[in-house]
Amino acid sequence: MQLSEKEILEKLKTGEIRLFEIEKYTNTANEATDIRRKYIENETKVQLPHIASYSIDMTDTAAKNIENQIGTIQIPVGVVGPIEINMDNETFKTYVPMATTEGALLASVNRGCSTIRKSGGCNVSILANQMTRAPVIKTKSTRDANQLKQWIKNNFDEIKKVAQSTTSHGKLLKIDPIAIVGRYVYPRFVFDSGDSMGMNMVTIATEEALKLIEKENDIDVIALSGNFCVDKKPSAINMIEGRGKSVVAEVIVPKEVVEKTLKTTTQEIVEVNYSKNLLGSAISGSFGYNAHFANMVAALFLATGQDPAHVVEASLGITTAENENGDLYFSVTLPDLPVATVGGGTRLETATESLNLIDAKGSGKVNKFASIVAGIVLAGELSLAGALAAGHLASAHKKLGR
Ligand SMILES: CC(C)(COP(=O)([O-])OP(=O)([O-])OC[C@H]1O[C@@H](n2cnc3c(N)ncnc32)[C@H](O)[C@@H]1OP(=O)([O-])[O-])[C@@H](O)C(=O)NCCC(=O)NCCSC(=O)C[C@@](C)(O)CC(=O)[O-]
Ligand SMILES: NC(=O)C1=CN([C@@H]2O[C@H](COP(=O)(O)OP(=O)(O)OC[C@H]3O[C@@H](n4cnc5c(N)ncnc54)[C@H](OP(=O)(O)O)[C@@H]3O)[C@@H](O)[C@H]2O)C=CC1
Repeated sequence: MQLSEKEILEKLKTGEIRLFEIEKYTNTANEATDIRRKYIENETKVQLPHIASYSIDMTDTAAKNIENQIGTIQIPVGVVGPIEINMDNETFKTYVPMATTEGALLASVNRGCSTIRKSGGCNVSILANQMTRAPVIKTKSTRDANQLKQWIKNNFDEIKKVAQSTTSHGKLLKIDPIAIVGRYVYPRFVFDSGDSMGMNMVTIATEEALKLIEKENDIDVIALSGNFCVDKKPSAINMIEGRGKSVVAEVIVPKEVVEKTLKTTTQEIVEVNYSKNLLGSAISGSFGYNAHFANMVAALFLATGQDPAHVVEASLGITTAENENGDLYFSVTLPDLPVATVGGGTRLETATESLNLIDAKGSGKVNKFASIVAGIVLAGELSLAGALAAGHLASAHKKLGR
């Protein structure tokens, strides 16, 4: 049933229509969005002209990405690069969009890209594609828990068939590890999620598999996610086993480039990396043995429509620096990079434009995208390590960040 804006606003006021139901009474999701915002403006007496200003079509987002929408936010987006990347089977250069509010970040990453170009590009390897979901199951005793673990192992092929019946792209690779605590069991379902990030895909597939496990065993599924996945929290298991895409990027920077572009020496960068990223992280009990993976990852995730909560996982990882006869060997290892080139927020118009800019939109592109993220993380780590070694961090932020 279609209603006028005035009628909807009145019915919202009386409670006849709930705030999240406006789409039912308008022709388009954009109209619903604007009416909802006007209602909130009226109620709060706060005007939202910038949140009101958007160009994307809200139809898809209302159906798939957000509820109760009132507009969009704007975050400045800039460009760095080109970054030069040598993948196992492809070499390319590309400008890369990054969205942030931190002054000096893009200048720094841009300097890292320049350093990498002058070094002949960086090498990137994709190690794994493993999205996980680990439910928690309660059994009657620890003996039953151990029996369930064996049953799951013995019936992997059948479980795989059932899990994969819900998806044409997801592949169940293994159910491992299977942890036991008292009489609780935590089987970690590990899927290849193709070009999607995969959390919806693997959650739906794992639920289907659990129906079979429940039918054949006297158990109680307590929760579909038992925090052994581990989704959106920093964790040792994700560091060790990997989650999402696991990626490594490396570069050898000639001595002269270190001195001219980074304004320091190889040995000073090696010392900063050892004492800060390795020792400093160790004494603080950090999972991130790096300087600022989160900076590059967050800016890329915002620009390209990745789930921003996954920055907490993608910030895990290790930066290494070695002196190789005066040249600098530098690497970043990202074991836990949940990224996509299809599905989720990648369908937003702005995300699509950003992904098109780097030729990483759609099926068959996720390894390229993960390589670009790793290359950009490498660039940011390299430049910040250089700035710290040269004593330039505070002055750079004084000049560019405030
Ligand atoms: C600011 C720079 C880059 C100056 O660095 P510089 O060496 O004085 O700059 P330059 O003018 O000699 O130019 C060198 C290259 O930098 C780039 N560049 C230079 N300026 C710009 C600019 N305006 N816009 C775009 N690109 C710029 C550009 O690529 C250029 O290469 P070229 O094009 O000549 O081949 C350097 O001092 C720097 O990188 N500082 C570090 C800043 C940084 O990394 N901030 C990151 C955020 S810090 C943070 O959030 C995390 C932290 C620090 O708390 C984590 C922790 O605990 O470690
Ligand atoms: N459900 C949850 O618990 C959680 C959900 N999320 C949210 O989940 C969303 C991401 O989930 P995700 O499953 O990635 O996305 P979508 O739910 O958008 O689904 C992606 C689907 O795209 C299809 N597809 C088409 N082409 C490909 C391809 N080349 N490779 C892989 N899949 C392809 C697959 O369909 P098919 O399976 O039919 O083959 C896949 O399931 C994000 O919005 C995120 O915020 C985040 C954390 C937890």
